[in-house]
Amino acid sequence: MTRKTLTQYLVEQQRQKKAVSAEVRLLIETVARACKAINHAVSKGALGGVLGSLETENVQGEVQKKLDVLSNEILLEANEWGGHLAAMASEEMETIHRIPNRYPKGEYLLLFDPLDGSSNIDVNVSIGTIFSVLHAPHHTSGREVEEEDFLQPGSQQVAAGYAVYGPQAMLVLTVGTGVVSFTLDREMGSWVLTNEDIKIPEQTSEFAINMSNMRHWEAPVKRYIDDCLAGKTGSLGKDYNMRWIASMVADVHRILTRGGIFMYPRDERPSGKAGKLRLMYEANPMSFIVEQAGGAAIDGNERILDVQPTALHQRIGVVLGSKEEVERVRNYHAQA
Ligand SMILES: O=P(O)(O)OC[C@H]1O[C@](O)(COP(=O)(O)O)[C@@H](O)[C@@H]1O
Ligand SMILES: [Mg+2]
Ligand SMILES: [Mg+2]
Repeated sequence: MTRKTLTQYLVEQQRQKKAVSAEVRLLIETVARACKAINHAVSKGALGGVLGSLETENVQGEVQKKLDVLSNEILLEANEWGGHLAAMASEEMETIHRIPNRYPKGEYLLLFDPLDGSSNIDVNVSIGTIFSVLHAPHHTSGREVEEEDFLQPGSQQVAAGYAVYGPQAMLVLTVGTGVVSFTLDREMGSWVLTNEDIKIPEQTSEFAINMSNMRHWEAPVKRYIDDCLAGKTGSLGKDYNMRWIASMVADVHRILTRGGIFMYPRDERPSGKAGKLRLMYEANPMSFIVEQAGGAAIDGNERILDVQPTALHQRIGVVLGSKEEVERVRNYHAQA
């Protein structure tokens, strides 16, 4: 079997398909290298002293785990000198991180959730890193990059991907020409292409949602899950299975592998937060990947990739996965 590495795949996308620039290729390679380093730290666990929490909270008011902070530092450091970046934004940082001496020249913006699935770190369940690449709109104007430059709808993404640190470390990527995945060859230290064209089955009978939030859900979500639970005897006429890993990367990875619907809906909690997941670091990159794999992603009513962000750390309801099922949830919202 001929093995294609990430670099070979990206060179092909650059030269033959003109899907990425040389700069984006280098940027993705740098992020992928950082993911290898994060995977290394994750796999050491207690032996590397990386488990447990810190006393700090991030901008979202969540207690930071040691690995949240370490992964953030690995990504910042790797990208500080490589690539053509103007600035980075992270779930773990209050404001943007400009690349010293690079702005206003840098052409791209990088956003990431350095460690997704934080509650699973200490229990040895799959976790991951999610990233998104945007053009830097300030680039041609010669001014300094600002936070507002990041506030672009997800449809503007140049590339998006995630790494999942599980029994195998995998990197899933889209540059807008479909979705591919790479498996980390730990001996060689390279990401090897293992799926060239990921497609999400249009139909499914598997849903993923945190049922403990049921009392807060909006009526259309409640109706949909009730229908799934009714199984063969209900209006959907088939039995459904349920999975909830509580790491978005791992849940989405399962959906890319065998289909399904993933929901972290906005709800009616008094906190007034529009869901739990973050638009810029989680919802947008995952929606880009899911759509490129033939699936769909909405916030309940609207296509997530069309949402105009208003804040860097904005939250949003997320319903994504197999097209027919996402469409059903959209219809339930429309009928409500
Ligand atoms: O613990 P809950 O409420 O089920 O939430 C799980 C969700 O929270 C997240 O862990 C949020 O991501 P972070 O770990 O990056 O904060 C998602 O990966 C996951 O889908
Ligand atoms: Mg996350
Ligand atoms: Mg995180």
